[in-house]
Amino acid sequence: MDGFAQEVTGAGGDGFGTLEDGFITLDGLEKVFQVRRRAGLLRRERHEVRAVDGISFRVARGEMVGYIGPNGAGKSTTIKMLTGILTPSGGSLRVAGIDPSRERTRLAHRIGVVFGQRTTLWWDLPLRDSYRLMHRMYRIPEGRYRENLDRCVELLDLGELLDVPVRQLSLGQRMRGDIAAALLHDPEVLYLDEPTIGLDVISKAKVRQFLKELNAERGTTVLLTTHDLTDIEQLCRRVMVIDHGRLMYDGSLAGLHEVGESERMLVVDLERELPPIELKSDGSGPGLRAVKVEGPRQWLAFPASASAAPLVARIAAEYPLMDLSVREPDIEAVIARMYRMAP
Ligand SMILES: Nc1ncnc2c1ncn2[C@@H]1O[C@H](COP(=O)(O)OP(=O)(O)OP(=O)(O)O)[C@@H](O)[C@H]1O
Repeated sequence: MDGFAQEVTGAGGDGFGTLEDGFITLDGLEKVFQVRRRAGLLRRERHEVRAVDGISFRVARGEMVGYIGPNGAGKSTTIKMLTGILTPSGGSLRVAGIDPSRERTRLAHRIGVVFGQRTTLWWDLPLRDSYRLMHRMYRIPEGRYRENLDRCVELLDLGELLDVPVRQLSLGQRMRGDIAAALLHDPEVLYLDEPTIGLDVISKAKVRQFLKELNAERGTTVLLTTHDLTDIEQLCRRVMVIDHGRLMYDGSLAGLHEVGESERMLVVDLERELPPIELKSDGSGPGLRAVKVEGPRQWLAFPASASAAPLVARIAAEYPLMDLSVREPDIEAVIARMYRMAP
């Protein structure tokens, strides 16, 4: 597996995060948990879990990087070390020149954190009151607080929600509220752990658009953990894949798809039932192949590194197309293929 890690790490990632431009810097970072496991009726055995097993990377100021991997890969443990909540068992770590676990409070003023599955807001308070509390906790100067709040309210569409208690907000509304809360103190780094989990299509689009603008206008460095490859596709030029606590890949999303030879799926609804659509690869792009047909609906696979637009244009020109959607491969499938392709 070591050879494989060396082989794939950095594929397609030339020029990303060099030593000089490390704003977030990890060198051989490790986290080992000691757990006790039942080994019989009365006996308990000590057991080590190497949640993060020697990870090194650099993220430059202003980069937006996806940090992905299957369940239990070590993503949250890495993020917890980056915020100073957990102390590493080995290796070294710097965020904006600060050692997170030694100077957690100082670092807190420079970073923002959003956990999709938990809220940092006060459940019974209206959003506005949660924000006032943060204003005081972080000692944000009045002018800067006003300016940041107004901007978040406008871009995240929070105007109507400010006086609603958090417990009454929908998941998408609460998520937007949480993102605003993480940004009131103008952090230079934002960690997002599954920020679009459980959101509907419109809320996802709003959150993604906001993050894009934040990164472009303020140069905020963003580390994004997600199971949704569309988040990565729309937001990150660079993606890192971890598995079993190790960095498996560091490069572009297209490069990852190439390494894993992964496929995306076009799901098309035709006006009527027809034989499977087969488009041969031509000079302008790749071909696609039908993998399933159910009445007028067809599932058509094509290389994930290719653009869907020319294929859609060809189908629309040659077939009675009613509707279509594109499905991304899931992360687990891409990683499983990477393993299969390992020498
Ligand atoms: N406090 C802890 N004590 C013991 N083991 C832990 C602890 N926290 C995490 N682990 C273990 O460390 C490994 C990595 O967990 P982690 O939560 O970092 O994974 P993850 O990539 O964030 O997964 P998910 O996508 O499911 O959130 C897992 O095997 C997990 O069981």
